[in-house]
Amino acid sequence: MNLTDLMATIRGGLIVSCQAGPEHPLRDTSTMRRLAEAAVLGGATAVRCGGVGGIADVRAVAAAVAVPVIGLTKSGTDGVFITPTVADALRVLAAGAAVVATDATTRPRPDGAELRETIEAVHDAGGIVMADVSTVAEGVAAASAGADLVATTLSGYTPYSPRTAEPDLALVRDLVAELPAVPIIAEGRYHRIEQVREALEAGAGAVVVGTAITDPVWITRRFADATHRPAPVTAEHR
Ligand SMILES: CC(=O)N[C@H](C=O)[C@@H](O)[C@H](O)[C@H](O)COP(=O)(O)O
Repeated sequence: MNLTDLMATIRGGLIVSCQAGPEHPLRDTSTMRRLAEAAVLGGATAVRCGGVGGIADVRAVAAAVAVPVIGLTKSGTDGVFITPTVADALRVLAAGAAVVATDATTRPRPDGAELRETIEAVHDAGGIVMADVSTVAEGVAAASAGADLVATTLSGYTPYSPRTAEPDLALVRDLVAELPAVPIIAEGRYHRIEQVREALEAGAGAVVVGTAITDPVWITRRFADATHRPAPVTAEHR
């Protein structure tokens, strides 16, 4: 699939991220595959998957859904952890993803490769690159390194980007202004329908929603916290 065909499929639509952290009760490849199938029935134009479930999740989801798959691996939680190496990126592609999501911050990558080399390796293997960034400068650098899509995924998840409860709509707006020719994907803490609309109005090419759709622990906690018996405080599961 090329970028033009991908954008014809996803532009203006919803992408659902189907991932669960290592301790999550839903952490299981066939469960992620079923979540992805459910998301597609509900209107997801693409699915983002893999994460700690890695290649097995990408392979299972890609075999099950007819929409494009954005695949990633996750290695730890520090530094560059989303599809951090060229080898990871190529494995994600080989598992059936049309798009490889990778950390596109300027931090050192564990295999010593430059972002540009990672992007070129994916392109040479026929894949599309979604650059996960946390700042405008990172988005601009990723686009000039050849990234096909730039996503706001890492805003709030690098030490230098403040984490707010709300999604970073300002980053969407700024990236759209700086990179008019590059599809900007809004991702990270989109919890409400109005926020999805706002991102599209701000010029996002598509919006990724994960937790608010696919994490019943988070969804339940939200309801429980509105009662007289709020949920106990626990670590994040995603
Ligand atoms: C920072 C990081 O590791 N983000 C990950 C990227 O794939 C996922 O854990 C998120 O769930 C995904 O970005 C969707 O965001 P949200 O679940 O907030 O809708």
